Amino acid sequence: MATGRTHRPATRSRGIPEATVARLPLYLRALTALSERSVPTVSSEELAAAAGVNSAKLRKDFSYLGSYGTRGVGYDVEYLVYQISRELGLTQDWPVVIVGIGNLGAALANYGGFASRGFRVAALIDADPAMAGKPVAGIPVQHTDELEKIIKDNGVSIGVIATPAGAAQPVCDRLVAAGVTSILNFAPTVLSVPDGVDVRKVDLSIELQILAFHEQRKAGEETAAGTGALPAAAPRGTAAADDSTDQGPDGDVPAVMPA
Ligand SMILES: NC(=O)c1ccc[n+]([C@@H]2O[C@H](COP(=O)([O-])OP(=O)(O)OC[C@H]3O[C@@H](n4cnc5c(N)ncnc54)[C@H](O)[C@@H]3O)[C@@H](O)[C@H]2O)c1
Repeated sequence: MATGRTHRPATRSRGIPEATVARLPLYLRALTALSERSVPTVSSEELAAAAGVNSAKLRKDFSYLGSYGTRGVGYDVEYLVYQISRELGLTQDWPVVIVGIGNLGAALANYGGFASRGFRVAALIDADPAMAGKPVAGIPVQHTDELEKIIKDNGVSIGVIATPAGAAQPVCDRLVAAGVTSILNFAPTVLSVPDGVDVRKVDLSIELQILAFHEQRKAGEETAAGTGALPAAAPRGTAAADDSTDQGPDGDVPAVMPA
């Protein structure tokens, strides 16, 4: 994948591989649902199915956390929620700014799921002077002239870019110069960042294109089955295919990718 991102080692602190880090939010989402239903323990198979990951991979991932579960009992749900949250840095509050408050930025600002996961929307920023002061999701939009001050005053380290593609790199540069070290980019462009800055890119159209590929392949298999011919591509889930699931570009990782 083309990337403007700083190359980083495949492992993070305490030797947890990046691929494992990318799956931790999937486990956390499944565990949170269990916790909300007051389920006390869960087996690796049940949790793997709920997270859309294979259970051997899950056990390996949890071994990096030092969590091995209890034979015949499984994993303690509450403790795992705590452990994964701590590993992901979610036990602390992360102020986030969203830049570009159009259709997407406003939808993100209105999304309640950030706050419940420890991400507080500290400010909404837009270049359109007509938007300044207008409340979106109860937060007044601030003009981009204020960007540096907002970042500094709120101690913001995570910025979300929801501007048109052409504005994304200059916005990114300003965020980084102001002290932001993690960027979630929704604009369809590859961002260049200096060492020490992480960029994650979300592109729903790429996800749809991947689904279109699978739809096309399924249609090919059906045609082949009808004619008795061999399918053009190996069916998913066979030894010829990888062990990826339908959840993301890298297999069972969230639909978000390094820029
Ligand atoms: N990743 C995805 O899955 C996905 C989905 C939808 C849209 N998008 C992308 O998200 C971006 C926003 O889409 P939208 O539909 O909300 O667009 P929009 O036109 O409704 O909103 C863009 C906003 O950005 C503001 N803006 C422009 N230049 C700016 C700058 N330099 N600094 C700050 N704000 C600036 C505009 O004033 C506007 O309010 C686009 O790049 C679009 O392609 C991505």
